[in-house]
Amino acid sequence: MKVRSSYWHLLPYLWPQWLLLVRGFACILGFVLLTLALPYLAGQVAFFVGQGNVNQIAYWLGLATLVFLLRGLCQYGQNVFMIAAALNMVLNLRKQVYAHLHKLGLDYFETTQTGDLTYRLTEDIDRVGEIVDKLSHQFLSNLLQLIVIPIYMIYLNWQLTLAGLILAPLMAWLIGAFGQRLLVLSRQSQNQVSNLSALLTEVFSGIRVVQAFAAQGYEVKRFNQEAEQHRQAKYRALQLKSLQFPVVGFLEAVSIMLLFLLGGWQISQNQLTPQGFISFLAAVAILIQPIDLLISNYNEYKQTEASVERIFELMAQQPSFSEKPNAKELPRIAGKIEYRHVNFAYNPGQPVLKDLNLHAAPGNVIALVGASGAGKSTLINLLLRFYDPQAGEILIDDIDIRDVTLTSLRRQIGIVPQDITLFSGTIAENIGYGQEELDLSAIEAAAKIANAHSFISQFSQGYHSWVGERGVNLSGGQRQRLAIARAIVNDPRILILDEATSALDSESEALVQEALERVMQNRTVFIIAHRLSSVRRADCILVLEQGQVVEAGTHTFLLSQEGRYARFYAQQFYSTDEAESRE
Ligand SMILES: Nc1ncnc2c1ncn2[C@@H]1O[C@H](COP(=O)(O)OP(=O)(O)OP(=O)(O)O)[C@@H](O)[C@H]1O
Repeated sequence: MKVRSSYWHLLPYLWPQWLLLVRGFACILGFVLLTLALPYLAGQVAFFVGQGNVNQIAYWLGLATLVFLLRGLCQYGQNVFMIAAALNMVLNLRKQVYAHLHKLGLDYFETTQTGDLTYRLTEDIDRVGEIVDKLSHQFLSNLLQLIVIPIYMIYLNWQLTLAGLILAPLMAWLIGAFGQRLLVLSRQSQNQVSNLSALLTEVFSGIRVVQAFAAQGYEVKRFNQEAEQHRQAKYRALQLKSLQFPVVGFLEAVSIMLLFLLGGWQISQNQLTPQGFISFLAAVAILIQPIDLLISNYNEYKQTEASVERIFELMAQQPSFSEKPNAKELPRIAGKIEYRHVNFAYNPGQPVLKDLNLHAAPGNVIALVGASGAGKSTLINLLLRFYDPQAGEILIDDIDIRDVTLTSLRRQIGIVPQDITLFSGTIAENIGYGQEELDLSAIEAAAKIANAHSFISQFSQGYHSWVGERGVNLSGGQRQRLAIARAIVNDPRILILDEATSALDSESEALVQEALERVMQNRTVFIIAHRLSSVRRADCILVLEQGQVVEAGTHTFLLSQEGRYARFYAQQFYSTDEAESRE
């Protein structure tokens, strides 16, 4: 079965640029026609130079100047229109691929390398723009020449034309075969660059760990190996390209020798004059440049096909689940949450949550405790609908969360994650993250509740201070308070606190705790608990073990049961408890 070239996927993105393309093609046509006029003008000038007719020479030179000017204008037009069309197409493609990626679930990003995605969205798309620009520039003018010149050659001498073109099918086959192989090698080379980019993103974002483990040497070695593989892949592609031109050049030379043989014979038979033979050879010489240009265009076309494939691989990714077509907006909620017989597995046959039931009334604080891997984060992931359970249902205010839009669901859940991500931008933008129009009064109010207002006010630019690279330095406690402010800025009824395990100094800890106490008021709160104070004040503690709730109740109740919680508490919190009571 013939596989359709992946370039066809570009048509819908190129089509809206038709007006620019038409203008570009009109300029190309003008350029080619004006170029064809030049030999005629040169002939006229040469003729009057021979006669010494200065007036006529001046007249024809004036005309030639006009032609050069117009031709230059057409050249400028063809470049500018084609570049504009290619860049618009690239912009549209890039926007749509990026928007499409945001439709994909967390599962996709958890299994994809960030650097690879970055490379596809930047380098690969740029390459596509360049080839579209190049092909639209050169293709038509070369094609026109390839049509017109052979017609002229047939008019001059059809037997010689036939002899000259006898090796053309072999050449075309060779060019095609080289192109196919080049596509394979380019794909390998592109994948290698992507791997390099992925490695760099990973290492630089984890540079603290790299340095803490004194693993610079190890990372340099890993990079060198990847870089070497990239060199090899690139070398193979370039080696093939280097072979292509001598091979095709040899066939061209053989064709010309055949012409000499046949031409010489025709001259000996008085079927051709030497002048006629020279004219024919001149036409062949003119034809060689467009042929060579088309070969190199074709090579680039094949090389870039790998990039086109890599881009449309992203577009072909389907979200593992999506909103129902008739999904409704979740109305402002009170905060009642129910899990009914929920079963979930990330991978088939490896259940993570098993027949899980839970009920939280509005305003309840639920602490989730359990050993690492028990399923605490997974339970939260399902509430945010990062994943859907395979069986059972999750209800908020008696509404199945699968019946509502993801945005309206997630906007009503605030989250303070364990690893706090601050984006490049101002403090206000970070607190009001996701707001299209920043609501500065809400941001300031949230910062006050989160005990962040006073330290923000001490920065010279206050809420407009820059965070991220080259921005203000924030301590761990300050970052946590910003994260708390961000979680509550939209006043969500449900709050998720994934407690940080790393300890803060006691003053910072007290400020964070105070902020948390405040934001938990009147909200349904899930705490993935690592601190004693959180579990103690919870209305209900759920002890998870291998994806099941094995005990539930208040701190005192569960301690009195002397069951798993009591044991867990002794192991997990006892030392903290001792330390706290000693203070
Ligand atoms: N994205 C994922 N893909 C596959 N398996 C996963 C994924 N995330 C978690 N798991 C697995 O699911 C199980 C429950 O993980 P989960 O993160 O919910 O536990 P947890 O109780 O939150 O642990 P911790 O306290 O260490 O964060 C673990 O066995 C874990 O390996």
